[in-house]
Amino acid sequence: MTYHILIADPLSEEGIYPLRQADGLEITIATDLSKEDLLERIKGFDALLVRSQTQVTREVIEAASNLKIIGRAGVGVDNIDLDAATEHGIIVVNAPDGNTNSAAEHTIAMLTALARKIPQAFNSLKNGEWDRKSFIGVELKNKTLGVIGLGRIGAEVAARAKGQRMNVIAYDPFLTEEKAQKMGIGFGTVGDVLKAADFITIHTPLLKETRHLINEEAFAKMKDGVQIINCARGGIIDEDALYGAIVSGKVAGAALDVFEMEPFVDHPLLTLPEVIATPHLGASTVEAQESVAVDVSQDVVNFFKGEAVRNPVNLPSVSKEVMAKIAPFFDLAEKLGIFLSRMTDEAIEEVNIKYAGELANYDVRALTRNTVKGILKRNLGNHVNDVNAKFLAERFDIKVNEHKTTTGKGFLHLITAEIVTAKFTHRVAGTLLNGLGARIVKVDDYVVDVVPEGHLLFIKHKDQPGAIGRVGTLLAQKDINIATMQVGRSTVGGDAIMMLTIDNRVEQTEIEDLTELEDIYEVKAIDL
Ligand SMILES: NC(=O)C1=CN([C@@H]2O[C@H](COP(=O)(O)OP(=O)(O)OC[C@H]3O[C@@H](n4cnc5c(N)ncnc54)[C@H](O)[C@@H]3O)[C@@H](O)[C@H]2O)C=CC1
Ligand SMILES: O=C(O)C(=O)COP(=O)(O)O
Repeated sequence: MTYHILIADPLSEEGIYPLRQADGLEITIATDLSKEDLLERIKGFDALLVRSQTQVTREVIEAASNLKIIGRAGVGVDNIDLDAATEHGIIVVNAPDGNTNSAAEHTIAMLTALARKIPQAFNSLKNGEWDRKSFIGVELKNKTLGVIGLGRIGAEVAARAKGQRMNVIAYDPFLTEEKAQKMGIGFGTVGDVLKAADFITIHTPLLKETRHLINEEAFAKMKDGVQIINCARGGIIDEDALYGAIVSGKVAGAALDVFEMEPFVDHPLLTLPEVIATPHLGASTVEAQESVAVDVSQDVVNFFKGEAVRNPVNLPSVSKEVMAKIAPFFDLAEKLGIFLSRMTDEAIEEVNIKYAGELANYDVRALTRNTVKGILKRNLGNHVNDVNAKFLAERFDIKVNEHKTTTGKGFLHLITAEIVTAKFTHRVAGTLLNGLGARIVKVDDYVVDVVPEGHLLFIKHKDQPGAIGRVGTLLAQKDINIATMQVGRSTVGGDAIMMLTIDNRVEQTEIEDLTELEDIYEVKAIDL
């Protein structure tokens, strides 16, 4: 099988060596595609790799009928319609660590250049002027740097600013007093930071909540003569408000690497002498480009090898340690879902998944998704996958609940999956037995011991002599060999079940014939 990869923005050739080395991947590099060209060409590709330039809109995703993975060689994924990708079961991965250092260094370069008006002075010199009066700067030492967004890049910037003998104050919803103390910085609300800072640098992602976070109202709270640096995303600062604040003298200078509309070449902000700018170069170093391209390429290779990706954006990421604990249960979790989906033809209203024993100590959301995927597969086939399982369950109004208890009910680990319809509740429980592999150990209220593999028949019947024999005889007549058989009953002469593993798949007519046998209530064929 060959997977086709489209690289639509320039990536480091050294960085894509994991793709070049992998078997079964065919790489096409086509950068600077127009929107129309991308829409036309995307159809044939299984993977799309981009940086910030290519806009991966819903329209692109809808046109991409083979697309399985989008790789963003960088951090910000605001150019990718994540909802559309999730709905279509396309995993999005990024490279969150590879350009942190470069972006932080660029921010510090911009801060210093801004304080000392280096670009303006250089321009003047190039124009044949020797002007030493117009470019009086300010020192950074003892000034306060306000950092909004103290994630990977914000924290690196804060550490470097301290090296410049600056005071740092930060706001981030995840910043605690303890952490701020450890970093030797101050912390407060956005308002506190805006009020206290001589320089303000932004390091949040562009989200609905951060769009125009720095607007007219925010400028009004700032010190007169404040200077602003934005090496995060255009759109976090309202550019019209910034223009007004500079013209009014409120803001003394701005250093911008990113803009609301890129490319950004013809904008009033660029006419202001207080503004210095670079064309989105924060991550443009040899080191960062190689690093982000390696990371994203490796995840694409992992994905097509069926291995876990390291940096999923539209799936919760799971640490290596947790993954090692839960990965052995992936297959069982999905099979419990498939099993349950065959237990009813009614609409499922609720899914409850209970983790008992050691598993309850871990983040098991990936297992829950696998069970839900197994349940939905009956009607959705390959349209459902790990990425969209939860979304599709919500779309079908199926409530999914996860429960945990560390008492193992006699097993080291036990997963019990339950579906609730308007009339019935069905449940199936499974475990992994040391050295023996997966087992289904309970179906509804009946204790069983069945390997979840191949073709199963689940039969409900009356506990009467002859019922089991009649089933065996009919299957023999149809030339269907029984590999294993388990029986269980609630009370003598009451309801009972048979669980059979058979060598071939049974046809619908054979199920109907079985159902017509005396004392047989219900027959379900389950292929795992
Ligand atoms: N100019 C360039 O070339 C580059 C730009 N970037 C941009 O920088 C951004 C930050 O990157 P990282 O530090 O790696 O991401 P990160 O995820 O490590 O940090 C972002 C931080 O922003 C915080 N945050 C979210 N909403 C906030 C709000 N309303 N107010 C304050 N803080 C908020 C988060 O809690 C998080 O700590 C990226 O999303 C990307 O847009 C990243 C790399 C290069
Ligand atoms: O990683 C990010 O978020 C960046 O903004 C870098 O963008 P780029 O890959 O250089 O287009």
